[in-house]
Amino acid sequence: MNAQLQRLYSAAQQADRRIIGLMSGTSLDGLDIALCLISASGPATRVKLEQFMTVPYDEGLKDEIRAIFAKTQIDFEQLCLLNPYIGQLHGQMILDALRTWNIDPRAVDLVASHGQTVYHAPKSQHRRAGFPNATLQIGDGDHVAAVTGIITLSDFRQKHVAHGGEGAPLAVYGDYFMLSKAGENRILLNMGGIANFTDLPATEDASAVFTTDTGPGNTLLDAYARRLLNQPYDKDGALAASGQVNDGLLAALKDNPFFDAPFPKTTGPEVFNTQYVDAAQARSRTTDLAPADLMATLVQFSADTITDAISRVLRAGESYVVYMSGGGMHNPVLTSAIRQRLPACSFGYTDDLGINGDAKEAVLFAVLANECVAGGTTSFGNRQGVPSITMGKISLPT
Ligand SMILES: Nc1ncnc2c1ncn2[C@@H]1O[C@H](COP(=O)(O)OP(=O)(O)OP(=O)(O)O)[C@@H](O)[C@H]1O
Ligand SMILES: CC(=O)N[C@H]1[C@@H]2OC[C@@H](O2)[C@@H](O)[C@@H]1O[C@H](C)C(=O)O
Repeated sequence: MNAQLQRLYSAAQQADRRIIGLMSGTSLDGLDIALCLISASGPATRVKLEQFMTVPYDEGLKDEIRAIFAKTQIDFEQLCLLNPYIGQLHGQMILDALRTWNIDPRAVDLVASHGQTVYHAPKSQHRRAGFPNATLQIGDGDHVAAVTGIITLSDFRQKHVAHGGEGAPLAVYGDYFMLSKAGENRILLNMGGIANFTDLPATEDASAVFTTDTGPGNTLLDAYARRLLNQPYDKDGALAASGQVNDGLLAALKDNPFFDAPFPKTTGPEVFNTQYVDAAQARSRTTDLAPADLMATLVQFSADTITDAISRVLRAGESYVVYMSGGGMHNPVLTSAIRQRLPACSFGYTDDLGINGDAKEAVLFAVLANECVAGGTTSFGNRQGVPSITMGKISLPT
């Protein structure tokens, strides 16, 4: 047998596996690296987050990615070059992190690499007859494996599409395995560039759980922080806090069929971007809005669409706890608007459940890799949004 396959076979049979989960999301803020010790699989999965860091992307790298990110017209050579470049870079960032933590790469069984989403196009968005849901992540796993010498699982989203899903959100699998609790209705709200939530009913019924995107989280706030403040984000919502919500613009922003579409659904910065806001400002005759009022309105737009979506799953007479994660949980203007609009819910953070809210998505990919090599027996029912599959393509280092 190929010695690498023997290694993989042994890792699959171990009582626990040390897996590095990687996530670089739509915010392009950096690479999240989560070193996890994972035992068992499926609903019995236990995760210990041993180390976590975010390696920030420098402005040069952000610009290289932005040149092709969420755009219909790009330089194809740029895309071709970035695919191995990001794989190699992520591999090097893993080695640097392991050196910082004083951990030998040979002590790591697997890398689970999300890669960088460069375009996301569910059918509802591209509307081209005959074409399936589509999504593209780059940063090829062979390069991560070759640089680190660690067996790497990558490109998790394609099989979800192959089974009728939109390739996202995948959070439902990790949330159900790690955070479901009998007797407590849990809503796990992640606020990254795009916001999503997982509905985990107190029954722990696998055929009832799902995750859906709700629309923008921070993506518009970041775009306007760059434009108005020349900052990567509106720190602690300071600019938004000094403004007033403009109701006309807010209504124009909410006027999009995505918000009425059934769950689960996905979106991205391909739809929710500065042109989207420009068009809404033109329609609502608010092009001369003061910067602070624009930012306040964009925060309210995220908060309203997040809470409208969550309200759709709340059953009357039942109690719910909303656990927040992702960078948006650090924006007090956003979180207080959300709390205000869901007065019947209790609120907490996934940190309260033992999962660092900044690390949660990177941990998700470690759990998906664990499931691919050592699990795969959980049935979520025969649903397109949550197919009963394992995900991740396997790259051997040599
Ligand atoms: N102190 C803060 N004040 C305001 N916003 C903050 C703060 N800290 C983080 N953020 C927001 O969080 C963002 C990063 O969030 P996160 O890392 O969860 O995004 P991501 O993983 O790229 O997104 P996605 O889940 O869409 O893939 C920043 O760009 C910023 O908008
Ligand atoms: C296509 C893509 O990369 N989508 C991301 C993005 O970031 C948040 C939201 O949009 C979610 O749908 C997804 O990521 C998380 C990790 C998921 O799949 O659950």
